[in-house]
Amino acid sequence: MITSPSAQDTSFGAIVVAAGAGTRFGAERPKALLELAGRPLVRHAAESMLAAGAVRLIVVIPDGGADGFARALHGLAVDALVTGGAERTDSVRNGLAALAASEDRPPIVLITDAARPLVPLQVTRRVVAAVAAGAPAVVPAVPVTDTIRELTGPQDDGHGSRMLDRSMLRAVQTPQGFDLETLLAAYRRLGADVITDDAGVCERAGHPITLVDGDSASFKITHPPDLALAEIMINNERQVR
Ligand SMILES: Nc1ccn([C@@H]2O[C@H](COP(=O)(O)OP(=O)(O)OP(=O)(O)O)[C@@H](O)[C@H]2O)c(=O)n1
Ligand SMILES: C[C@](O)(CO)[C@H](O)COP(=O)(O)O
Repeated sequence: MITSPSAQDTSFGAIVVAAGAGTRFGAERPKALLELAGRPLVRHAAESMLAAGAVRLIVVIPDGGADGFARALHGLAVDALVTGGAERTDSVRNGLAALAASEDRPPIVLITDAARPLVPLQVTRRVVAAVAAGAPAVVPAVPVTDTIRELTGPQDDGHGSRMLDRSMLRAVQTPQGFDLETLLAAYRRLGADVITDDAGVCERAGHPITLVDGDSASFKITHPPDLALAEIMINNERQVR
């Protein structure tokens, strides 16, 4: 039987997934090692999890990347560097195995992208609080600002798409929070299928997904202009402090 953590139990472990190739960005080194305000993206993400109070921290890195990532994370309380896999789900699975094997494993796990370096502390706190209150799977999300069309058939016949009701759409961010045992079981059920986020893995296993407010600052560094924007944001923040 799966039990949810008690409302008082907010002890959580965190997994930072940083093993992606960064193909869309097109960098010559792993995207998670690119610098933002003088610090690698993966370090920003790891620091944000520690600042929020993570009691365990696992970082999932590309095969062969141990030296570079150890340097990038130097001095931080990282419990393990784990090699990732071809898909994000493979990387999360490896991170979960390391967390599950750790001593006194925490009841809650947060999974966050190294590619989201500017997650505000309040977002992480909202996610942890919702899981601690009993939600098995919690996702920060924001309203979408573009009008979205869904492809329904071949685009060249002029009838291959339809407009969606934007007021009902949300863009999903990380960190996503889970009851650890629930997520472990959901990943065991997933098999070799690939799903783009961990909430999707839980949903596939039949669990409800709870949305909390995300933040526009938590955007993902996917293409080069995203990194330029993050640099501007972090500099502006320094000027107002
Ligand atoms: N096999 C993978 C794929 C992705 N990720 C991580 O998942 C997060 C979200 O993925 P994304 O930003 O899209 O990164 P990439 O997969 O590296 O980008 P691309 O799809 O352009 O190659 C990133 O922090 C990335 O490092 C991972 O750990 N392992
Ligand atoms: C997990 C995620 O960041 C939520 O928006 C997203 O699904 C990652 O997808 P990607 O294709 O790896 O960018």
